[in-house]
Amino acid sequence: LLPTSDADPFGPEILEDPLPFHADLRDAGPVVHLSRYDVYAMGRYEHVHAALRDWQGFQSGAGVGLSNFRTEPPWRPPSLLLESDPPRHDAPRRVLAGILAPRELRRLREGWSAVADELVDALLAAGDEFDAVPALAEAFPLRVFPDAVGIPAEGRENLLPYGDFLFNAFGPHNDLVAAAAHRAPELGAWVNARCARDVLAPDGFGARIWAAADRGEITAEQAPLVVRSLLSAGVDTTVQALATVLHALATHPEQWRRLRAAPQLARVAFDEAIRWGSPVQTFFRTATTDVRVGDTVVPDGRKILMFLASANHDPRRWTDPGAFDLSRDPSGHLGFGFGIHQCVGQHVARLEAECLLTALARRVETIEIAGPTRRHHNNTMRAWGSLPMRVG
Ligand code: HEM
Ligand SMILES: O=C(O)c1ccc(C2CC2)cc1
Repeated sequence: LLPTSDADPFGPEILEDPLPFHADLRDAGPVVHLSRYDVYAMGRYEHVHAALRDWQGFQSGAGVGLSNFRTEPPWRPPSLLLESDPPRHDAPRRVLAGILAPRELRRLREGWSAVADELVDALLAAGDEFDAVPALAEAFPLRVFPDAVGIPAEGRENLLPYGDFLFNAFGPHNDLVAAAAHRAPELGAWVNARCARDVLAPDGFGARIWAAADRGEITAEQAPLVVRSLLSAGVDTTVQALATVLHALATHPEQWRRLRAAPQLARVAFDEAIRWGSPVQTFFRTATTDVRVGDTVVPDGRKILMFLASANHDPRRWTDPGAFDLSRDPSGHLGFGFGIHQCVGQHVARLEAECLLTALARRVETIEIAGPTRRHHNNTMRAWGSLPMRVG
């Protein structure tokens, strides 16, 4: 018998604290029918991992949000990576994986470290209390990533609202979407205009995508959409992942002391924070045939909601999943997804985190929460609105 739930995973209660719902979802079985949206939900590591791996049975090409592109027009032209299946997915993925490979990012490390050092020094010079969301989690990615892509300086304040709308739009058309829908056309036009060849700086990720089109690796029509993927996925995600790791370190002093003693733990701290906090909480897939999950058959064409955050706390896979613990090996976490769509920008995110956390670990002895924290609700992202912080 298929367990069913009328819970609203996109409602304010669960967005504020999803952990109890995740535990109920895992306990109810491999698949639960969410009657409110008539979709199938999976919360256990084994089944989320298997579905992400099985891109033939669980496709992305009908959209990775609640909206089914087979029956509804997408609000923007579908992504050639996120919202595409092989073979259409293959060449754009190969091009972006090459441009964002770790060896290609080595040239950025020195400059990004210098920016992180300057940012932390300037912050400390201004005092020992600040809101870590605007002052660090937002400031650092916005200082380094748009330049790395090569977009012009003006209008970059559109990037966060665009990302916030995009991640809300993967969910139902609830209040969160309605509140920002009026800005979507203008934000979308702004982002699209930054994907054109002639506005991109000659040595950035964007120009390298266009150079791949010149080499015939992708077409000139595909190039701007691949640049759009960077501007869509590359900002809000790292902002909220950095906020998540800063909050984790500020609330776990023994882990902070471990990082200070060994700054090379910065990368483990980041991945453990992504497992623990899962900034990207959920994504959908669409069944391409009647697919079997556990004892349930999910019919062709139906949407499956995969709770990455729940899988990252599944006690069947993780020891003491609720603990933020730098001695754990977090590899295998699903916070970057898994399989052919696994985050192609993960090395960019890790380099940003390594630069910022190392700068902080070298300059401050203690960090702690200095006031009431506030969540920022989003249909897909687990986000912080405010993290008052004191450093010593
Ligand atoms: C910590 C920050 C980040 C997190 C948590 C994150 C998370 C994810 C997840 C969960 C997916 C899989 C989506 C799916 O399976 O449907 C994904 C895919 C993707 N990410 Fe990231 N991401 C992050 C940073 C970035 C950055 C910095 C970039 C660009 C530089 C980026 C670009 C992409 C792209 C283009 C895809 C689609 C890949 C494909 O479908 O082949 N992401 N990301
Ligand atoms: O290709 C895109 O436009 C895209 C948008 C959002 C993401 C989320 C998962 C980080 C990934 C890709």
